[in-house]
Amino acid sequence: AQGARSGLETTLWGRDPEAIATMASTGRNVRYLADVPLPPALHYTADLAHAVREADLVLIVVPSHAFTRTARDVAPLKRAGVGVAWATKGFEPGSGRFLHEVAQEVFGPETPLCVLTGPSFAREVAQGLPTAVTAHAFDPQFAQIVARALHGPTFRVYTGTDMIGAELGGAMKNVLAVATGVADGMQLGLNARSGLITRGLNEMLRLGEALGARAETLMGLSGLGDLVLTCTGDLSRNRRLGLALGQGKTVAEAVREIGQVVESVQTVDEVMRLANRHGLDLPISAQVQRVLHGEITPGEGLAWLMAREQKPEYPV
Ligand SMILES: NC(=O)C1=CN([C@@H]2O[C@H](COP(=O)(O)OP(=O)(O)OC[C@H]3O[C@@H](n4cnc5c(N)ncnc54)[C@H](OP(=O)(O)O)[C@@H]3O)[C@@H](O)[C@H]2O)C=CC1
Ligand SMILES: O=C(CO)COP(=O)(O)O
Repeated sequence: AQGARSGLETTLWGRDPEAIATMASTGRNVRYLADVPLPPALHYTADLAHAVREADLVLIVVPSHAFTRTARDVAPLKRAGVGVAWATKGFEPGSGRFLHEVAQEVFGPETPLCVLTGPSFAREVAQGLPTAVTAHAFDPQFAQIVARALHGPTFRVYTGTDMIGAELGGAMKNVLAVATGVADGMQLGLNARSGLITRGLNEMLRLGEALGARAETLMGLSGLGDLVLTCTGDLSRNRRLGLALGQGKTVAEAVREIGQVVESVQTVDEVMRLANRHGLDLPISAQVQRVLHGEITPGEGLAWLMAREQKPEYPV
């Protein structure tokens, strides 16, 4: 929809023909954002080939567990040389691969690839509220093409070439939002929230260093920016999962009530897989994993974090 708002001829594909038909007839996304009108110029289709065949640019926005399948469906349909961008946040479940690694394999080395990420609740973007995000691509020219396509008066798109950092920030902030949500759900106060955000950022930076991310990226919109938004904004589904757990609900109950993708549930396993592979101790992410797997209660996770040995904030 942001493409249509920026004046591009844009076709929206969705897997549910009924939902697509309703959007076409009402001009609204009745299921998720019923009160926000969609741009009049947007076209709709439930036929992926129809959406992709003539496209000059493809933007994939599905949950991470559906990314590989969707990319494989798109690959034979799009014209050669047409670039692919995505706003999905997370890893390929089960393998821990970055989505750009999946995309490189599925689309081949000749296809320009770009991740669009940053602090951007969909509802606020749809309402036209001011938003700043990043477009990272190994090829700076393609990052520029994606940024120009989506940039507009209320939507600033900054470019970069650090796909690892951009994707890591977007994935890890979802896990860390569960931790701050839990603390807020347990009414542990604002000090706890800030402590968790800052030590969470430290986990992001340490894993980022091991994986080859640039620290600036993680200190920018796609790292710290999205971390702060998701840890503090109640529009976040990952934060709301944490809030519900902190209030004593089960993971299954909370996810059912949220009714949309809650990326942290799968992302946490992939974050810990990467951390273990690199021999890193990420205490907050590790406790989120144990809580999400039902191995410990949020209270036990917190007690464990507070009981850790005293140490320097940064190793000297
Ligand atoms: N919402 C937000 O504020 C933001 C979300 N993101 C990221 O974008 C991604 C999508 O999030 P969001 O749009 O909110 O998630 P939703 O849960 O709303 O799902 C998005 C769309 O993907 C469709 N979908 C789900 N599973 C499949 C599948 N197996 N094959 C094809 N389509 C599928 C859904 O269809 P159906 O309705 O039929 O289930 C829905 O239309 C996530 O990775 C999220 O982290 C990034 C920035 C902001
Ligand atoms: O990524 C988001 C905002 O940038 C949306 O966060 P949630 O997936 O937690 O709702």
